[in-house]
Formats: sequence, C-alpha cells, structure tokens
Amino acid sequence: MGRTLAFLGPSGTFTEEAVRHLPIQEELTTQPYVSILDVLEAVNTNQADFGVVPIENSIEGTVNLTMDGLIHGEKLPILAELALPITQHLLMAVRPKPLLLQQITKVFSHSHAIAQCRLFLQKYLPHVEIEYTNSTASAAKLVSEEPDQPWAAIGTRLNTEIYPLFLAQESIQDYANNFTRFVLVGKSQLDLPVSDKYKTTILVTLPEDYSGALYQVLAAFAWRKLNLSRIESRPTKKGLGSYYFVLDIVQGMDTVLMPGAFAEIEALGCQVRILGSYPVFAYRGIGEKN
Ligand SMILES: O=C(O)C(=O)C[C@]1(C(=O)O)C=C[C@@H](O)C=C1
Repeated sequence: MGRTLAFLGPSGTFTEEAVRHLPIQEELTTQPYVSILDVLEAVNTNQADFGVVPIENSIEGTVNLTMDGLIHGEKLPILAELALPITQHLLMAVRPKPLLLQQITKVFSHSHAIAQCRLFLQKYLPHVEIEYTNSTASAAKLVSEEPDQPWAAIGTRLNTEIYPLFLAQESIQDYANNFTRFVLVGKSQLDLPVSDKYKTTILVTLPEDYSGALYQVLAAFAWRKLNLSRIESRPTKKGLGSYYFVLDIVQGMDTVLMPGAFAEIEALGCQVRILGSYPVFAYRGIGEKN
C-alpha cells in the first residue's frame, strides 16, 4: 500500500471535498476518521502519513480543535492550504409534503455549520433542539438512519447522493460569502505543484510584562512590507491572560526578509515557532459544488 491520507469523515464532509480539490499528484489512500482530533492523532502516531482538517471559516472563524491540536499536539507542519466555498442545506430523511418546518424537533450538525446558519435557525426553527456532531456528514448519516424521526441535518448537497436524504431547504447559511480554509498536514515531504501564493504560519509567545511587545512584533513585519492575512490569539492554557499569537504571513521562507523579521522578534524576547510555510491553492470548481 502507498502512503495514506486521513481526513474528517464519514464520506460526504466538506473536508473530503477539500481533499479532492487539493492538487496532490501522488496516489494516496484516503481514510476517514470520526473527528478532527482523530485525524491529527492518526498523523502524529504514523497511522497516516498526511491529514486534511478545516482550520478557519469566513463566518465563524477559527476551528479551535485544529488550531489547538497544531499548537499543543506534536509538531505537525502545515504543508498546503485550500479554501473551499461552503453552501449549507437543510437535509431530511423523508420528503415532507408540504414542508412544515414546525414539525422538525431536532437539527444535527457540526458546530461550525450550525453557527453559519444561526440566523436561519433563529428565524425558522427557534423551537428545535440542536445536537452537535463531529462533522456535517455524520449528522446527515445519523438523520438518514432514523427516517421515522422528524429530524434534520445541516450539510452538503452531496449528502443527498450518499445517504437517503432529501433537500428540505436549500442554501440556508446566513451569509452568501462562505469559505472554509483547510490545511494539509504531515511529517514527511509531499510533491505539490508550485503556486502563485505562499503563506507562513507562525506562533509567537510574547515576553511577560513588556508593554507594546505585540506592537513591536507587528512593526517587524510592517516595515519589511510583509503582509499579514491573519492574527489571532489562542490561550496558552496555563492561566488567564496568557496567550499565543498565531500570525499568517503572505510569504514563503524564500526571502531573507522572513528570517530577518523572526530575528528581530526574537531579539525582543519573543519565541517564534513556524507552524508551516506552504503553498496556497485556489478552488477551481465551477458553481456550487456542495
Ligand atoms: O463537517 C464537515 O463537513 C467538515 O468538513 C467540518 C467543517 C468545519 O469544521 O468547519 C468544514 C466546513 C464547514 O465550515 C463546516 C464544517
């Protein structure tokens, strides 16, 4: 068997779709895992060579499980990124005639999918119980297996082809411009095509009680004209008020500017850890895929 790639399953997740759109040239055996942590664990323990997980959504923000897994888990470099357009649908096991949303008692989905449809749920399904699942596809599978229950799942259109489900309501997300960034992680090298865009993600720990430290960190990038596309704080989990800063710099390591900026930051007393320096691939599908 060749090398393997773990992804957030079961079949029909947005993550699986991201795997299909990543321009991986090698024939990898793909393996679904039930949670994001299981995917990362599979790669950490060498059960899988690579993994694909969601890291950030344009409506709901960071996928904390992924971010914290990369920060606190074993060192697992980010090898590539792909942003996928996301369209969420309300899926049911029986075709309701007519569809009476009041009859639905429970809605199942991944927390990020629920969050992307918060206003829809508040307006049309304020009475339902929300049940969180590990992925949108696990919600779809669960609802399809209980056709006698007045339940619905939120997930991809693709799930109506994989599971015995109907599209009860199309495109229910609150904002049209919905994208999720997925990252490919792994300890070994993988041949990927060149891209016209590269990013470097770093984790910065500031020195304690140094006023203006974050300002100085940002200045090191600003005067070098190194563009940041994200800055985010995550708790170090060592106590209140203690944070790591995650920075996405729109630049690979192929310029002296980057090591220069890191050296300047380290001279301030900051610690810098590179989480990955990787190509960014664009989704090349046509129209709605999910
Ligand atoms: O549940 C899925 O289908 C996933 O791939 C996970 C996930 C996420 O974690 O953000 C991916 C894309 C959507 O934003 C909703 C859910």
